[in-house]
Amino acid sequence: MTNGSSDPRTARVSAEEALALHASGRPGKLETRISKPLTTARDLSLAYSPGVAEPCLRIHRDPAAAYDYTTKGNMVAVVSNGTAVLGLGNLGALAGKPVMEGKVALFKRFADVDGIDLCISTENIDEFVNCVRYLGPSFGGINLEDIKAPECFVIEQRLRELMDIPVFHDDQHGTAIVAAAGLINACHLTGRDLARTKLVVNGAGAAAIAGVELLKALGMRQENILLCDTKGVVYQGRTEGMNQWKSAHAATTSARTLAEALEGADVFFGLSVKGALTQEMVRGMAARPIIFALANPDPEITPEAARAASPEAIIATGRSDYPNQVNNVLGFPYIFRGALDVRASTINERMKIAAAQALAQLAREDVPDEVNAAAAGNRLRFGPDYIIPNAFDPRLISRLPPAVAKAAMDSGVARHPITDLRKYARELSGRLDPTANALDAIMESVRAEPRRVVFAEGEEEKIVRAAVAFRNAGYGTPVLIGQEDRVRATLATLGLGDGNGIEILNARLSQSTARYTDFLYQRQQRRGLLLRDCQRLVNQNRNVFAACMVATGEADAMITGLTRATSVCLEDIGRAIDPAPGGIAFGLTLMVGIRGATIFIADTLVHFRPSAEQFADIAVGAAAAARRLGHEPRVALLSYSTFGSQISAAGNAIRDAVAILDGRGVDFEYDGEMSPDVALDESYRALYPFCRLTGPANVLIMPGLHSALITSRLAPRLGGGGTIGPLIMGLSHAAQLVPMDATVSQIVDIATLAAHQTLQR
Ligand SMILES: NC(=O)C1=CN([C@@H]2O[C@H](COP(=O)(O)OP(=O)(O)OC[C@H]3O[C@@H](n4cnc5c(N)ncnc54)[C@H](OP(=O)(O)O)[C@@H]3O)[C@@H](O)[C@H]2O)C=CC1
Ligand SMILES: CC(=O)C(=O)O
Ligand SMILES: [Mg+2]
Repeated sequence: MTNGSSDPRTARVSAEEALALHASGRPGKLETRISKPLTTARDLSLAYSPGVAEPCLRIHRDPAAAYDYTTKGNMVAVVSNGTAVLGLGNLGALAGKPVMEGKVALFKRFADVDGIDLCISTENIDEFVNCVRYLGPSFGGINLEDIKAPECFVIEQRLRELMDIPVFHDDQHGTAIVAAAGLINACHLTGRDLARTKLVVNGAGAAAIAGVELLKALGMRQENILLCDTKGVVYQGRTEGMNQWKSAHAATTSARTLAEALEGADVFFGLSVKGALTQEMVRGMAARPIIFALANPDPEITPEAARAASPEAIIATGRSDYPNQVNNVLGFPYIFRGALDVRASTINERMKIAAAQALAQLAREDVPDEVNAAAAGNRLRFGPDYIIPNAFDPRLISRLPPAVAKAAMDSGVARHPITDLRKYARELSGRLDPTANALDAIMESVRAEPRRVVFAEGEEEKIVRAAVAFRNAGYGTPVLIGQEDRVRATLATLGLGDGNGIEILNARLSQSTARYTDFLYQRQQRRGLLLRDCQRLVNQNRNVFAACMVATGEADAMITGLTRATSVCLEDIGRAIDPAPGGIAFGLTLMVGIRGATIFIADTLVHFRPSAEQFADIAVGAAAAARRLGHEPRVALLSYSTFGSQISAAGNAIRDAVAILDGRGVDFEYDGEMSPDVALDESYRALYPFCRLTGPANVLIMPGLHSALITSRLAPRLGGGGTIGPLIMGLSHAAQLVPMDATVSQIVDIATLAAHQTLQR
């Protein structure tokens, strides 16, 4: 979490931002979606009474049919009693709920596994076990989470015996798998043989014990391993604070403290608490030590301190804001994906080892561009700062589940084997919407080349908060247009510090007004404006002032729109900024999360009724934008008419646009004119076998501004996912609008997208 420092690595999110995110909109991070139509009486009869009786009877006759007729096969329960919430200790079931909701969200985001969090308010093992076991029929798997040792070992063991679905304590095995993968690679890089590597494990709880067990299974030797807990080294004969799981790893040694244990050790493997490792201890370790400080949210030692004590060390933490994030998010979504897809009865040792090896192998391979783009500009190559794949690596979904599924089949626990694993891997890649990864890559590439972004409405509270978040995230320098005393008062009232790293510019007092006025007058003198009109605009209109800053190269990008109508903002921006030479300015709205996909809609901003040439230009621009976001464009030029079924002037312009695209020989799929049914629905498209779209369209070019705007605003209101934009495309300088009801996070996102546009030039 944050300390308010300006180092973007340590100050990426503040406590205020985290709380605001969780409280915004519908509180929490989850909601339920219905996957079948429930519109008509017939729908109700099919999905509910009387229709629902049929699957009930089928399942009664054959319990395995539950996988065919219910959510069971894709549904995991994330279950906790909150006795070891991250490294924060026993916070209780309710206080652990944000973590459990987070894990459910990660299951969905990274592996399309559905889930629910179950926070069970008991520390009694029998009560906990009974609660989970009797809920079993609803789920395809149980992910136990943040339950402290040693109870977690008993709970997991008992549930594994009682239930016929995978029961997997993620803090134990997920962490062990991911950490083992990282350690295999760190040892490889430092020329160490696992069998001779000296390991000191700090922490003797859930994660640590499972980690030691897996590392032993992978070839590490008992005599080379020392385990420490709050009482120091776990040695043969120790009685204080012991249990049978610690005893199994007790060493014959004279070392009694962590510092003594670490003398000459190769690896520090921390799964304990913040600050447990000192620089002095690091200095006592072997040359090129391996330091895994995996406690969350704060590691046993900060990477900066570890590096200062041992410049050659390979360092990993559980956090996403340092290189080498060893976190179980790299494991559990994919391990369950593979286990669910073969209906595994359990997750066994072979499946765990397969996952660890697949993960280690992936880190050694060439890193694709989209992953590199997400790495803040550092080209990732297998090495000390890249021993484990990035959490946003899109290859994880097609690599880990097949490895786990194969191991399940090979070890005889798969009840629904997959015959074609290559086909399975291809299908897995298609389960995720690439937009999310692409957006992450965009954000990270801006962090690598931070920009100066002007926030025209600099006195607005939301804008001030967004500017602080933008700076904290390392995206660049925000420039707030407004009166300095007002902005500072807002900063003070909101407790956001002194505005260090944020520029405040009062347009009236700026040294640049004369220059901007000249610039504007040169452009506008033959468009009806007098010099004094230009003076007034620069002095009084913050949008125009901001646009002049960007147009004259004194800032990289601008955003506005929170307090002014779109048409007004577009006019203001257009006074100083033109479309890019040979291009067309248009609006692009991304509709995200619609059945797991993204649909791009254009033109949602500029042209009321485009000409045929303009339709063609918009199609080219929108297709290019879709491709940059990781989507292979399939462009449909929409109309109420399909392939000449109804003749009208508007329809003709669209038909002509298709002919223009034919003439240009563009490198993407397109066709039209067509209705949305044909664009999006395979059965309709089958009526037109000559249609050139090979799948449902993902870029929809609308016949006019009205239909584009109505569609993009209607769909999210009716529950059809979220939207990003409209984004202004095709300008010679970057300017973006935020919606009037934008949240602080949305403003930061749009500002970052604006900054990113300047990287593409
Ligand atoms: N990076 C990742 O992906 C993951 C990280 N973790 C982190 O690992 C840590 C442990 O989690 P978990 O195993 O679930 O928790 P547990 O409660 O099961 O275990 C905690 C262990 O840490 C030991 N410990 C506490 N303080 C110290 C100390 N100062 N020195 C040495 N040992 C200490 C405890 O010792 P004693 O037995 O004496 O009480 C106990 O053995 C947490 O910080 C958690 O966030 C966990 C899972 C995944
Ligand atoms: C990551 C995780 O599961 C933990 O820190 O507990
Ligand atoms: Mg955990």
